Amino acid sequence: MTLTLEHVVKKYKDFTAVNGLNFTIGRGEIFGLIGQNGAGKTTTFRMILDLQDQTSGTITWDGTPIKKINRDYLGYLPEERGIFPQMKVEEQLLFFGELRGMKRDELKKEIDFWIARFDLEEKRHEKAETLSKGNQQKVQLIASFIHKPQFLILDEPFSGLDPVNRDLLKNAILLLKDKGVTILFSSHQMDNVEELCDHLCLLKRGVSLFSGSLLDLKKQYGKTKLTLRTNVPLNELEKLAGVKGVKVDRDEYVLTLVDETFAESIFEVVSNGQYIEKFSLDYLSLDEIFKDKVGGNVE
Ligand SMILES: Nc1ncnc2c1ncn2[C@@H]1O[C@H](COP(=O)(O)OP(=O)(O)OP(=O)(O)O)[C@@H](O)[C@H]1O
Repeated sequence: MTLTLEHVVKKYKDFTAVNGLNFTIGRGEIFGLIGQNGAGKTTTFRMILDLQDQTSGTITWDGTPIKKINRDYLGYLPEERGIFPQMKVEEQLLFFGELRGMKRDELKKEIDFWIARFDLEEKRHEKAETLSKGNQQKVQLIASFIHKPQFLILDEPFSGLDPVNRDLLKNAILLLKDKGVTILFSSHQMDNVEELCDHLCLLKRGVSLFSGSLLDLKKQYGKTKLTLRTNVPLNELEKLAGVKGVKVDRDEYVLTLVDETFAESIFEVVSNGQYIEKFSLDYLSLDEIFKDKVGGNVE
């Protein structure tokens, strides 16, 4: 399913939470919605799912308005975490799957598969309330897609997960993508977005600062980050042509270049015809781009 937002606006009385949002998410894509707290991510998700109305603009699925879409095609992990505390893990997943119209045999196979993938086998017959927060979140995650939706929205799915569980979730998202599921998610952790997303939208106070492919965003800045290890002193590096700034990061220097064409002449100077241990010209990380575009800290 292709999702298209055109000029979407959401106002709460005088306050504009989402202001003229436009983007398209193609089938099988992983799309990241990023922005600081209060940027309008959850509001956008809720409008896409028709849990609240937009003030103006249109949201369509394959050209059809959401109100006419079979809800079983959609999956949603809301920001508020919650499962039935007294229900056992397996019962919980059976409940959610059957609620969304899954046949029991197929549902059981899916549950077996995802319980194993998320390393929850030992917790299968435990009541949800006895699980750690991270494990409860994994159960809720599985519940959001156990019915095999075509389009899955995950609001901050990585928050509260340890690095091992974060990897399990990343792999699960990639597996769902392989199965053709379209995934839209938000995250404050830019490395997750960078590793997973094909496309993204960067929101600031309800306004889109960028919407498109990650590579196109990176190309806006170019390969202007040069990391190197050299004996050339800091004050000489600062004076080289094309160097905007130099930061020291442990035993390395990180240079910000005017543009990537200066890298070659810098290489000549710092290597001086000798072996050089590190000289790496890169795009800025998404985290650096985000901080530059949005300003301040992400959290
Ligand atoms: N029901 C409401 N009434 C009034 N204002 C609201 C309402 N819901 C959300 N807002 C405001 O709209 C803005 C966007 O909120 P939203 O929850 O979409 O942000 P978010 O990007 O999901 O933030 P976070 O990262 O903190 O979850 C915020 O300023 C919020 O206070």
